[in-house]
Amino acid sequence: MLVQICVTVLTTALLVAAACYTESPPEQRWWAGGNVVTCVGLALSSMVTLPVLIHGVLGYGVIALGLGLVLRGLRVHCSATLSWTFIAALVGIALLIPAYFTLVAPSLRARLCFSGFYFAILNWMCAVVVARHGVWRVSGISLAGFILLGLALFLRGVHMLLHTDPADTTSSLVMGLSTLAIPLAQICIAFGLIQMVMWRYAERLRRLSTLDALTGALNRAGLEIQGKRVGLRALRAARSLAVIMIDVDNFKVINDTHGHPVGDEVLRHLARLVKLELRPHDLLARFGGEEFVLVLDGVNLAAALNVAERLRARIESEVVELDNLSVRYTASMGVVCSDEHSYDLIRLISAGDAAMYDAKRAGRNKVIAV
Ligand SMILES: Nc1nc2c(ncn2[C@@H]2O[C@H](COP(=O)(O)OP(=O)(O)OP(=O)(O)O)[C@@H](O)[C@H]2O)c(=O)[nH]1
Repeated sequence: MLVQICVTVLTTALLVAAACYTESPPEQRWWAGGNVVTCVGLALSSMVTLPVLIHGVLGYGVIALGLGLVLRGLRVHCSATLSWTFIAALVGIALLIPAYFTLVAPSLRARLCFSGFYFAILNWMCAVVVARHGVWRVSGISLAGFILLGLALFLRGVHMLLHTDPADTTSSLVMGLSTLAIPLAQICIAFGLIQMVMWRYAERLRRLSTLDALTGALNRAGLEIQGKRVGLRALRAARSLAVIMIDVDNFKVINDTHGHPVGDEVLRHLARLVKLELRPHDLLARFGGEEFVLVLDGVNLAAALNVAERLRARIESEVVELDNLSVRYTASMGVVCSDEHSYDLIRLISAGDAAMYDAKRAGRNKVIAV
């Protein structure tokens, strides 16, 4: 029990420190708060010299509240929530059943069995939420921790059920193993939760550094990273790789006539239209001010020309509305394919760029393939 309390205090301190860190995400605060409360509950239930209503009833209620808060933090992490009614119900069960076995039908064995099974279930509920998070290499450690903790508590419950005198149980193998497993699981959970938050931050950073903030398309860095992957995949599978360069016509005039916010809306509008054409493996990147690159995997020149022509016509027919203002715009496009050039994305882009400038010279609002 002493080892358990020490580990709980240590992991709690870790989480509290992490949660107090400025701008820590809300889930981290719920986990920290939940662990502090669980720790208080554990301390209360181990103080057997206090009245039984405190260590045998209130202690369990406080532990359930702590686990409820941890569960809420996990749900928040997965962009969901957990109502206070549900948490109150968890606490209510943890108070009522031990109270029954204390006041109505006193039985230490029944109370210990209940605590083992009930807290096992609460930990497995946490495991289910973590499992739904989906990214196993990130959430695997905390998932294993919750499952192990639930298993240790469950076995304790089974053990209590099979032994008539709870006082005999301390020397048994099950109790010894679970005493070892519980702090181990708590360490796994604490580190696993921190890893989940770090991963979330890393994902956010990756998105910020590879996406264009205005249009949500990839930026140059994103195109470089993902373009290489798409190019290699197409080359290995001997599929054609097509590139369409798209440039808004007379964009400077739009900016000068209606202002930059309208110009920005035109760019967002164009990105939205092009995204409708994308399949899961295709890429859209903002290459420069008003220039976009569309990379199509498994598409030959004729099919890419069709896509570009469809896009050009759609852009020409659309109206961008902003602040009671209606703006029309057109775009010029250059289309190239690996069948005529190479799989090297830089070469494809530069050939596509040349074709796009040919389209500009040919009068704009045109598609030219080379
Ligand atoms: N609103 C807005 N304008 C931008 C952005 N990035 C670049 N621009 C503007 O885009 C304009 C590009 O003008 P040009 O390169 O002359 O091209 P254009 O007017 O489209 O002419 P053509 O390409 O020959 O049809 C410049 O005025 C830039 O200031 C942006 O993010 N938002």
